[in-house]
Amino acid sequence: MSTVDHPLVTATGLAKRFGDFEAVRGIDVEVNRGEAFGFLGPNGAGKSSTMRMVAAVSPRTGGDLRVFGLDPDVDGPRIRARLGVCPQQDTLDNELTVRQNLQVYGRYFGLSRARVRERATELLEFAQLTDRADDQVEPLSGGMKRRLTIARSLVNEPDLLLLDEPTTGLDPQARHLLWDRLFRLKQSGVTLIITTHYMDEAEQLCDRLVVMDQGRIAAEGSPAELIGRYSTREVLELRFVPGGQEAVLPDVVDLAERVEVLPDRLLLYTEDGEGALAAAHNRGVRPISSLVRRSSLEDVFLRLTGRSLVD
Ligand SMILES: Nc1ncnc2c1ncn2[C@@H]1O[C@H](COP(=O)(O)OP(=O)(O)OP(=O)(O)O)[C@@H](O)[C@H]1O
Repeated sequence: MSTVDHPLVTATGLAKRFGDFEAVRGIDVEVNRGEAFGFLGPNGAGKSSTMRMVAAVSPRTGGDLRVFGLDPDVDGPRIRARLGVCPQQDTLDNELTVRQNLQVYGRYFGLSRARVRERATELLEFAQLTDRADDQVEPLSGGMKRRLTIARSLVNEPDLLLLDEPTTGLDPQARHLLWDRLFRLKQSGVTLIITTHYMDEAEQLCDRLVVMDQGRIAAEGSPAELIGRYSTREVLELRFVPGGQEAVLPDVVDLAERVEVLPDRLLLYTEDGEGALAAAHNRGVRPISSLVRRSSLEDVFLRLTGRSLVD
């Protein structure tokens, strides 16, 4: 007999209303075991509200939701026991040491003292914090605190880890270190759900993602699928003094499949950025600077919503 591997999370028409305001407006999502699934969208898109419903800490106001096949309205404690949650803000206990932060959390989950000690040692190693184990939390860098928060969320060996904007506020090096840890977790079989407004983070980490905007899902797919569906291979960016780009627009509009006009530049969507740049130059177009780059999820978002991801 074959067993069917049901999705870990299934949302159908899922909605969240706060008074008159609809933060999540009927979304359909399936997250499969073993994948890294992303919610990509700007501030206020409804990502955290969705995560809180999945984490069984905020009841839905419409639609249906199943986590591990269970209804969060009915089986919240059973769901929470199998989840790891890494919130947007670090909620570490500054008066405890690094190791104690892990041990206290382990005791909340009812692990024995011996198991807590063992698990803390494993997690310190995973978080690359073994040499800081007996230090207070406060002087740690932002990246270290994030890694500790993630380690803490793994105390109960969850099947599913929810990460709300895991690298917001970190410097590039700390972000890369954290991505590496999350990649290792995924390799070890943990399912990840990640919210982010960083398109590079979504491209790095997510097998599949939904682009969320104003409480709705604008598109769904792998990063490569979304870029293939909604953008061209390359983008030529032509920068001008603010306002200068409008005058140039008629000279370049036929050089690309699509042109976006931003306050200080034109984005020419084309399969051949260098070719378009040469053609623009031949027509006497003289930008302050130019850049040919690959399309990204930022371009997908711009195409879908007419707005930039970052405020
Ligand atoms: N408890 C609440 N009461 C009223 N409005 C809320 C509440 N929580 C969230 N909202 C509103 O719902 C909308 C979506 O918020 P949410 O936090 O889910 O967005 P987000 O995509 O996670 O953005 P962010 O990155 O800022 O967290 C926002 O307009 C927010 O102000």
